[in-house]
Amino acid sequence: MGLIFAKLWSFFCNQEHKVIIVGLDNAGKTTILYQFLMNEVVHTSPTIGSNVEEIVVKNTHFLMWDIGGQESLRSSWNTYYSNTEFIILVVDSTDRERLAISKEELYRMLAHEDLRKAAVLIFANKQDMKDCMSAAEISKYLTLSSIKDHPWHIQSCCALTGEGLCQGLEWMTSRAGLR
Ligand SMILES: Nc1nc2c(ncn2[C@@H]2O[C@H](COP(=O)(O)OP(=O)(O)OP(=O)(O)O)[C@@H](O)[C@H]2O)c(=O)[nH]1
Repeated sequence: MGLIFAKLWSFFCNQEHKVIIVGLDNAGKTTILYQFLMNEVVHTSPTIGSNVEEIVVKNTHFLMWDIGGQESLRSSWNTYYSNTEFIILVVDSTDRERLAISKEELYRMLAHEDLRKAAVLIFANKQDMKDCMSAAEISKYLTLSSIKDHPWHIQSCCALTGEGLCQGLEWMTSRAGLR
C-alpha cells in the first residue's frame, strides 16, 4: 500500500506541465528558454521548428517548447497546442510596428479550442533598450484586461540579464499548483 502511495505521489509530483513559448521572430524566445535552463545567454540563430527543454522550479516540472516565430512558421504553431497548460507570449518591447501582429496572434491562440484552458504569461522583453514600451503600455495595447476566460499575467523582463524571468516563472509555478 505504502509503495503504491509513493509511486502515485511521485507520479503526481513529477507531472509535467506543457508550455509553449511563442511570439514574433527576434522577440527573444530562445534567449529566455536558455536563461531558464542555464542562467546564461546563449548565442541564438532564428529557430526553424522548435527547441524543447525541461525546466524544474520548486519541484514543478515544465516541458517548454520554444517555437520559431518567423511569419512562414506561425501557421504551424497550432500543431503544438494540444495539452498546453501555459502559453508564454514574448513581446519585443521595442517593436512598436509589429505589436498589432502580436495582438492578432494572441487572440487567435486564445480562441483556439486546444488552448481554452491555457494560462498566459506575457513577457515584455528587452526592457534594457532605450525607448522600449513599458509592460503597462503593452498591456493596454493588447487589451489584456478584456481577457476573462484565461488567467493571464504580464511581466517586464530583460532576457540578456535574466531580470524579471524568475517572477514570471513564479507566477506559472503558483498557477501550476492550482491544476
Ligand atoms: N537588448 C536585448 N536583446 C535581446 C534580449 N532578448 C533577446 N535579445 C536578442 O534578440 C535577438 C533574438 O533573440 P532570439 O532569442 O533568437 O529570438 P527568438 O524569439 O527566439 O527568434 P526566432 O527564433 O526567430 O523566433 C538575439 O540577438 C538576442 O540576443 C533582451 O532582453 N535585450
